[in-house]
Amino acid sequence: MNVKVINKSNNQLPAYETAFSAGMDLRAFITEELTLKPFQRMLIPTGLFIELPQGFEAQIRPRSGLALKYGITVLNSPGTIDADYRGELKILLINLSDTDFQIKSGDRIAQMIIARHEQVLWKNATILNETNRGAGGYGHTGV
Ligand SMILES: O=c1ccn([C@H]2C[C@H](O)[C@@H](COP(=O)(O)OP(=O)(O)OP(=O)(O)O)O2)c(=O)[nH]1
Ligand SMILES: [Mg+2]
Repeated sequence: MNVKVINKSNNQLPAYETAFSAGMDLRAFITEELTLKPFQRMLIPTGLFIELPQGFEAQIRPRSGLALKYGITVLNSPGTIDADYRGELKILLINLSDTDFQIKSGDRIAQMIIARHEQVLWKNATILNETNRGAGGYGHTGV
């Protein structure tokens, strides 16, 4: 599937790093190096603008390596990029470690998954189909 993109950064376009990757790594586009202090959150620009077809969304998810090694994650994970959004893609990072984390322009700080989604029409009802689970949840089957 083709997706229109405007790349105002000097980074390469997001790419699938392996043959069957679901996610494309997203790179920071910043003018000077940033420091994310412990528990600090920051909206990091990418310099990318995209036009998704109707019925698709992009999800911004953390990279597990950064989470494991440095406690860096996406605060609103998975971030949602709507198909009608025309602004710059930005990544809301948070540092959940007890040490500073440096970000340089071009660093791969998150990943993006393009996925299909539905839009529904509500159908008002007074009863719902019965199931074995019923209202059970929150570990009601045990842990
Ligand atoms: O991690 C993110 C999340 C969102 N966005 C952009 C694209 C998305 O389409 C728009 C709105 O995001 P969202 O719906 O999550 O935010 P909101 O707080 O509901 O804002 P709005 O009222 O603008 O929808 O912001 C990003 O660039 N990065
Ligand atoms: Mg919204």
